[in-house]
Amino acid sequence: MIEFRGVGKRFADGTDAVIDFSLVMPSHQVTVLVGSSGSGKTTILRMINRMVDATEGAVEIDGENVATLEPVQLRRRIGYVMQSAGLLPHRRVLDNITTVPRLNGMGRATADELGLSLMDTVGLDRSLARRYPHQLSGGQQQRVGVARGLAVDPNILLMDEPFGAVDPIVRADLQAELMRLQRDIGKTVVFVTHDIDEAFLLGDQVVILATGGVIAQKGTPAEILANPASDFVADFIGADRGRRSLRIVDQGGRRIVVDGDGRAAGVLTDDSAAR
Ligand SMILES: Nc1ncnc2c1ncn2[C@@H]1O[C@H](COP(=O)(O)OP(=O)(O)OP(=O)(O)O)[C@@H](O)[C@H]1O
Repeated sequence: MIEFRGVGKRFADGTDAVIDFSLVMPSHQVTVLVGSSGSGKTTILRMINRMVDATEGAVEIDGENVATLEPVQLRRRIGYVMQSAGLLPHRRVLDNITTVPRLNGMGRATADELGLSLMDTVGLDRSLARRYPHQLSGGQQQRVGVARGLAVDPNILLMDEPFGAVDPIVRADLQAELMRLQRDIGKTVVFVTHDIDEAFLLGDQVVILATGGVIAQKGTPAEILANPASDFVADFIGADRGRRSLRIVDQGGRRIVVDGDGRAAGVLTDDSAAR
C-alpha cells in the first residue's frame, strides 16, 4: 500500500504544486489520479519514486517512508511508464525493455529471455525485438514502455498519461490490454490521466484533483457517478451535460441503452438470468 500523509510540494521557484495531500492507494488495485492540467497529478506520482521529493509530510510504501530510501534503488524496483513511452531512440526494442534488469546485474541471455516473454505479455510480436523505437507505431511504442515498466517485476507500477499520445482506437486497445494484464498480474498501479472516461474505465479508486492536488472527490467510479460531491466534480465528469444519463429504449423487443445524445451505448441484459 502507498500512503500519502499531509504531503506538500513547493518547487524552488515558490510554486505550491501540491498542498496537504493525504491518500491511501491500496495494494493490487488501480488508483487513477485525474484532474485538469496543472492540478499536481504528475508531481504526486513522482513523489512515490522520488523523482520529486516532498517538501512537507511523508510518502510511505508499506509503512516505509520513501525519504529514507535511496532514490536510485527505489526507482529500480518501481515500474514507471510515461507519456510517449520515453524509449531510448538508439537502443533496440529488446534492449529498451531490459535496461533496468541489466543495470541490476542480470546477464544478457537471461535478460533477453525475460524481455521476449514480456513482449508476449504486452501483446508485441517477438519479431519486433530487434527494431529501433522509430520503426514502431505509436501504440507499439507504448507497449514497449509498459513492458519496460514491468521488467523488474515491480509491486508498484506508475503510469503517467501512458496512452495520451496515441489515437483513440489504439488507445482503447491499450486500455483493454492493460485491464486484461492487471487481472493477471494485480500490481499496485497509480495511473495519471486528464481523461475522466479513461479514469472511470481503469480505476478501482478514482481521485479527482483540483489545483494544488486538492482532492475534490475520491471513490469508485460508481460512487462518484452516483453522487458527485460538488458542482466542480459534476462538471468534470460531465454529469450536467447529460452525457452520463443513460436511457433505455425498446428496439424490436431488446432493451438498448442510449446516452444523452441518443447514441447507443449497449444492450441491457438481465443479471438474474445469468445467475
Ligand atoms: N519543476 C517545477 N518548478 C516549478 N513549478 C513546477 C515544476 N513542475 C511542475 N510545476 C508546477 O506545479 C503544478 C503542478 O504540475 P504537475 O505537472 O504536477 O501537474 P499535472 O496535473 O500533472 O499537469 P498536466 O496534466 O499538465 O501534466 C503546475 O502549476 C506546474 O506548473
